[in-house]
Amino acid sequence: MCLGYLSRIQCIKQGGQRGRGRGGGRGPRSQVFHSREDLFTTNRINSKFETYYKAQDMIPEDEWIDFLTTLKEPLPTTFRLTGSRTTARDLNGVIQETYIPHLTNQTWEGNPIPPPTQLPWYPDGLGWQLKVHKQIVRKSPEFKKFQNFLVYETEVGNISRQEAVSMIPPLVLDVESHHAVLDMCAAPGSKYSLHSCTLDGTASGGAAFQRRGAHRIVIANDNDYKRSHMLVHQSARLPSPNLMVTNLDASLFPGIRVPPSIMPFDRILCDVPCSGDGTLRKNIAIWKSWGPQNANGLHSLQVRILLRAMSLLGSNGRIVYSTVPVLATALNSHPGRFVLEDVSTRLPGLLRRPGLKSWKVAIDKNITLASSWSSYLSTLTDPGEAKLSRSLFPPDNANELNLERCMRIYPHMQDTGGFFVAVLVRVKDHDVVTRESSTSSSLSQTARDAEAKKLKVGDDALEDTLAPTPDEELDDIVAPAPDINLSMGDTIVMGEHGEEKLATTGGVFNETPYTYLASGNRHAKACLESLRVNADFPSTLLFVRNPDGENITPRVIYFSNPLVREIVLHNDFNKLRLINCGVKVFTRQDSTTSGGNTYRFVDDGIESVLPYVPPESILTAGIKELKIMLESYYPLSEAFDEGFREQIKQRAPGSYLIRFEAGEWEGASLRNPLLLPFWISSKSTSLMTDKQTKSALCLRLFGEDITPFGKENRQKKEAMQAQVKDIETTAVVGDLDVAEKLNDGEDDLEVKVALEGEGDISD
Ligand SMILES: C[S@@+](CC[C@H](N)C(=O)[O-])C[C@H]1O[C@@H](n2cnc3c(N)ncnc32)[C@H](O)[C@@H]1O
Repeated sequence: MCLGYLSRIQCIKQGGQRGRGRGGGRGPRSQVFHSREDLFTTNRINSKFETYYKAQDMIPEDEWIDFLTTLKEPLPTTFRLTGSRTTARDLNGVIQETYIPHLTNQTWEGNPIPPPTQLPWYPDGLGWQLKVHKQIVRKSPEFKKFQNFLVYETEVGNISRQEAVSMIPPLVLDVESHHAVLDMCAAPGSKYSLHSCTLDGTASGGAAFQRRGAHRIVIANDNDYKRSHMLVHQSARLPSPNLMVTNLDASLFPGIRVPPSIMPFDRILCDVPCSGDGTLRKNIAIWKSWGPQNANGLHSLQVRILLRAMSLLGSNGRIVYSTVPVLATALNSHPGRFVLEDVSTRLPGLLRRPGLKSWKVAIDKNITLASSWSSYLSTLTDPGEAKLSRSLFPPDNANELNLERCMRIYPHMQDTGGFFVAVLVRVKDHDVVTRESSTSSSLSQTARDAEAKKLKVGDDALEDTLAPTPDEELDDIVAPAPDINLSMGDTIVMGEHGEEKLATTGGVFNETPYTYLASGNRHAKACLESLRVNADFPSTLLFVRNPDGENITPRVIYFSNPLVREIVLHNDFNKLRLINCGVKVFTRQDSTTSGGNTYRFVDDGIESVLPYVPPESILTAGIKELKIMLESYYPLSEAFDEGFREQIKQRAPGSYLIRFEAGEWEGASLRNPLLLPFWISSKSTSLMTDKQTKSALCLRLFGEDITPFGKENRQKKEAMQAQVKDIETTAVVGDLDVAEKLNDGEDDLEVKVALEGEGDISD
């Protein structure tokens, strides 16, 4: 994405003085530079970058110093509460009532430490920012405690660390609970978690889900195989029967067959790969490597991804996208079919500027700038030699495209990264007013020839957008995407008559198959009967990950919604490069005391099976029992009070669910009921959820990790700290700061359990 950054020359002239500027520069920065020298002794300098952005005239003169200074400062930590709405509100309450009072009026070496604050524009106050340096967080006991809480809640999917501006696209995508959503470039998945929350809401389970959830779906796609597995990890934090993860080139995303037709999407997010200019505060390496060719090189791919999104979108559907030149090209390629929505009043409290109607393109490595295609061509002796795409430049009809309806956000405006957001709405089919693209038709044949020569194989879609678009062809352009199933490495090329065809095949895809179980399948039957699940459970929505649902006894049984099932059954999962879908609901339990139970309930799938679980399979308990179950892996029945012991006694050994009712006990408070899988053995019991979930629960309820694992960890840390003290008092090992080293080791531990997404909460 292109921003408008301050020139270094300008900064030197003004002696590094920081102006507050019109952007507002809200609140104290994470770090303040005191002198001009400070700015240039950092490695955050790139004169070409500054020359380029200075020439764009995007930032008012009196804001430039503030702007450049902000760019060179680290970003504040920002996070949002995810999970279901109830969980998010609960956690917000915990932050506000349990943590904030202890984080207010704190000082470090005599200076006040600002407490976390809510992002003023984030709905329901669920977005937060923390402007405290990592070193202080480590050393202040109260902040350290808060950080631990964040790390554990992040690991279980209730908190997502995300740059503030990255939270915007899903908020303006307006996903509703019945929508089919495609996130085209989704990894590592920080935004995708937001759509999935919206889809799941609080009532995704069972019969209600059967009625209302049949057509909801989120497909998270990324063409990078490793990164697509990050999406699987993310989806494990927010398990849902409506999710699918694919690993395709978004510009070639195939039409998905759902008989009798191809499925149109209601919402598409195009968070395309970009030069990363907006992430300079986070990715220091960009300062060194920045060059205009980075953005220009990605242009063709960005255009193709957006065009693909436009053809996959249903009537009245919505695309959220970034990057200006791409947008103008795409709008012109579908005249009258898409409009830019005015988002100037969305997210009140968010400072933003309207989109630009003109910009300059760097036409060589020396940052020679051209403000139009014709001025670029005039620099060439032969227009046929043009290497840049026409569509990088502002189109002649830029004034007609309402580009001012987009939003630009600069880092100094509210201490964030830089961002650009555009919302494209596909006009309802009957409202379409067609007109010929003035840009396209105004291209001279020479220019078009030059463009065609420059485009390589694979850029054909872009070439297509540059051609005039006669009205009769419009339907083809926005008709449902051609149903071409692709493999990794496949490339689409245009045939002689403009038809799409596969150029190559290749790429290995080694995922195990998805096999839906037939009605009456013996494994499904045995599993459901042993768990006393009601007979009306929709067992044909169960699937296994092996090629044979009947002869191989599955270790794990998964569940999806009907739409996911339709997609899997009617599309080749290999060609769709389907990495993951649905949710685990039952796993095999080989226990001698299971009382005939061959399977057990799984935490991830509780919401999906709950409506079919009879009341006698659900025990009820309170915080007191929960504490006992967290303190020990296998508490004996005797550890509980009479009432709960009786509930255990009445049941045969095996798998159950347990509902912890909301309430208070000895200062701990459970704000909403909590449902977890539970196991009864002949003498002992066990809460069947993972270590991270238990630790996060402990911190939320009791302020410390009281699990055996947590206790072990604490003892290890204490031993480490004692070791540090010993070393500090007895020896200095060369230049090595041993204490710091050990602290880093401790952070590594946290990093392991923290988010891989945009960084970890301990950054
Ligand atoms: C800006 S990041 C997306 C960040 C993501 N939306 C999030 O919020 O976490 C761009 C992503 O696009 C992916 N990508 C690059 N080229 C792609 C292509 N042709 N098709 C699909 N994804 C692509 C990259 O692997 C990268 O993960």
